[in-house]
Amino acid sequence: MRVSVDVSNIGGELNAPTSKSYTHRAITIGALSCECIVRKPLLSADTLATVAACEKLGAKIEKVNGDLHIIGMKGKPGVPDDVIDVKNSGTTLRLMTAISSLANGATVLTGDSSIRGRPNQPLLDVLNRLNVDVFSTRNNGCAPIVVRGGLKGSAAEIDGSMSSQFISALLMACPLATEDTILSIKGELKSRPYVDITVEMLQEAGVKILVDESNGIKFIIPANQQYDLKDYTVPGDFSSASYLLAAAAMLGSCITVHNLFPSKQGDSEIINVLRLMGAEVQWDAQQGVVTVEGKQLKGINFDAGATPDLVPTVAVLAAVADGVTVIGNAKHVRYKETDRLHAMAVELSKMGIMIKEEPDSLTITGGKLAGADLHGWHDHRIVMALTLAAMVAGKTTIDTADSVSISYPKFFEEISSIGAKIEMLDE
Ligand SMILES: O=C(O)C1=C[C@@H](OP(=O)(O)O)[C@@H](O)[C@H](O)C1
Ligand SMILES: C=C(OP(=O)(O)O)C(=O)O
Repeated sequence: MRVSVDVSNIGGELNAPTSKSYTHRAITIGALSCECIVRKPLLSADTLATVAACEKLGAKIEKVNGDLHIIGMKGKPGVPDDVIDVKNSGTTLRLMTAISSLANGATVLTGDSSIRGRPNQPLLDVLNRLNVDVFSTRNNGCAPIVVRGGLKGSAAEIDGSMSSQFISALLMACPLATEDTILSIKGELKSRPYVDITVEMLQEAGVKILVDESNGIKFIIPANQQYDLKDYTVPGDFSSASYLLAAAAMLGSCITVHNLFPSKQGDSEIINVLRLMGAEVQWDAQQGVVTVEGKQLKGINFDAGATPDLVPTVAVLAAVADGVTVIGNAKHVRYKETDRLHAMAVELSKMGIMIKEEPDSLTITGGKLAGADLHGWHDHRIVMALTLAAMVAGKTTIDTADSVSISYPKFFEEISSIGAKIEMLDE
């Protein structure tokens, strides 16, 4: 689907959609528990992939008035009667690869072309170390992946630089292993806040995980535990809200976004980023209300190590800011739905912005955005970020715009409701 976007001014109030990351975990942990209600889940293409995968492994999940009522597997996933298709969801693939190692039989996991090009070898290596018979069918670490069960637990080490999802996946499965696991992190643990969310939610379910940071980072995971998540309400999503907040900052408009309470989400960092760039941002954390008033922005240095999903948003903010912005420590941003460093460099160059792409960084010199026919790279975050740039530049089209269904199905409807000039061009 293509959209056309014209110069826009926005104003008013919106509610942030609920968190994709928290929803994935609530469904998965609920499905490993006995019985659970997940309230206000994000129902998007990615989280519905997790619902479908958990059902394949034996959970019963029903949508009731917008909530999810789950009859769980009580820690014992079954052997699916068919291949698990995670569609476009990397989180679903990683979590389910680890969870299916608890089943007494073979599980095949696949996904769309993007998923079948994303790396998983560090996770497969550790699962093999933990007695799991698991391999990728093309022997390249990518899906399709075959998991033949056998998770025991042991001491293992994993590189933390590529994806925190490998660690989250192991934290999800190892408490159900038959022997204790000690997982040591080699190098920097990128996207660390997502692991914090995983630990937080497992502890909500009564699962014990000891985090030892006395000498590097180690996760000590006792075996033979039980999951007991009964009732969980999903918080608002700062990654999705970042597009709404940044739009106001870029357009010199004022917007208020509700349902944004403090949580372990690293992408709440967007508030500090906007302040550092010169926007006026009020956050009533108690009420969960963020108000942004746009001012002339200035370039900053942004370390993307903990917050990879903010990179497209920060890149378009940088495009309209005075001076230079360096987005650094960002190599892991290349392993998402697409190589987001390259995608943003190509598309912002089409809009007349000077942008230098290096292995783990983007250097962006703010300037005058020109309208263009842009490619969305079938990546929801590229499409949503480019929409903001287009609202400044005007006379812009963006293709693969349907990919917003991955994390924010109502993005175009909601941003149009506060003034964005957007027209759907074709299906
Ligand atoms: O665990 C999660 O929910 C996520 C972890 C991050 O991936 P990496 O850990 O691979 O950076 C992030 O990009 C993704 O959108 C969601
Ligand atoms: C990369 C993302 O998610 P996933 O890794 O689950 O595909 C994302 O939402 O930007």
